[in-house]
Amino acid sequence: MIKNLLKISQQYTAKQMRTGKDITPVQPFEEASPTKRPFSNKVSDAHQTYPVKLTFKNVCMEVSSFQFVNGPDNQKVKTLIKHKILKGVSGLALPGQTTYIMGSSGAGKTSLLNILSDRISKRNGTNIEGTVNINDTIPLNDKVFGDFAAYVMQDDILYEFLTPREALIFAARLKLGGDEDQKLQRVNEVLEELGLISQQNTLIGSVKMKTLSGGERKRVAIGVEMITNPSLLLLDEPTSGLDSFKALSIVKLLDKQAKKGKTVIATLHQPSSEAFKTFDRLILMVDGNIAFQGKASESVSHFARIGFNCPIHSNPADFFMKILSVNYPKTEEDEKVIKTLVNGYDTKYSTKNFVLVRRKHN
Ligand SMILES: Nc1ncnc2c1ncn2[C@@H]1O[C@H](COP(=O)(O)OP(=O)(O)OP(=O)(O)O)[C@@H](O)[C@H]1O
Repeated sequence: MIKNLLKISQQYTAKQMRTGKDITPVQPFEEASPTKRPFSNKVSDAHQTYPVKLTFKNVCMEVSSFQFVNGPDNQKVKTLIKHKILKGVSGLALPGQTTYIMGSSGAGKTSLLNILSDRISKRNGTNIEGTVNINDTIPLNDKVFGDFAAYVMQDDILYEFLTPREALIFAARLKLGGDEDQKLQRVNEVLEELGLISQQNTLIGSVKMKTLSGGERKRVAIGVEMITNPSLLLLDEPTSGLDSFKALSIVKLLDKQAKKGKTVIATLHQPSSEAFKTFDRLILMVDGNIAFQGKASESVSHFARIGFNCPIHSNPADFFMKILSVNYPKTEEDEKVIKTLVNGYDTKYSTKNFVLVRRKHN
């Protein structure tokens, strides 16, 4: 039901897309040209963070697949079914800030993150439209991605018989230029940043041969990608499978990285309220659309203004998941809110951060 009521639009004006308005202005790259790469994976770059503003505009994703559906005489007919996964979403992420993408299962969070990092193959019936740019001028694609960005997958691929130190040395030798001493220095820095010094010589292990904790494994996976000191870090569900305390420590780690000037974008499920407090920007997704985008600290008041009051002492992240769920409403109180909307209240509410438009229920 909420799907019908929430008509989402990405009404960033061209100016908003250009300036990012609510944030500190972003300096352009020194060599901001699509043909001249501003970065390279030299050890010298491992000490420099470049300000990266990422903008995506009108991003659509549609997948087609053949399915057997009931035809005349109840016969199964092979039919091409198209499924719109992302429906023209626009937004931005900024340097020095964390941007978290949340939404119900199947809302399109991972698909969006994969498009932002150019990881989706456009073959096999997948159609992708829209643009993703870095600092307004550089189209982000897999050819430039590795120069300044890194992607941490949800399922860590780590060698169980290596230690965190060895895994990072392996990554440094693979990804960094410079001499061995410089690479080892970078490994030490990352171990220190990740709080892994005391576990650096413990085997990473696996599910069967458990040695490092889930949170420590996740830190190693992040460290392997951080070895190049990426200015843009994208993470798919970095806290999945972790308890709330370990999840919080990962979120704090990401916040620390952002505060060093990096642009951090991550999808997330069920953050604790303490974790939520660290968020700089928030993107809430519903059914391939963006329902909210802006400063996380303004999200609660935004939803209150349009009739969704987050109960006092409750976790805003849980509340958002509830109201954005396709099964909402459930309680009597929820029904009241929905009734107000169905009865034709047509509110246009817009701020510089986001626009969410509800239309009359037809
Ligand atoms: N290549 C594909 N082919 C067909 N369907 C796809 C493809 N990629 C994604 N989907 C579908 O698109 C929808 C969005 O998927 P996506 O993984 O982006 O959601 P999500 O919000 O990350 O969900 P979750 O939180 O459960 O991981 C889902 O219904 C998924 O099954």
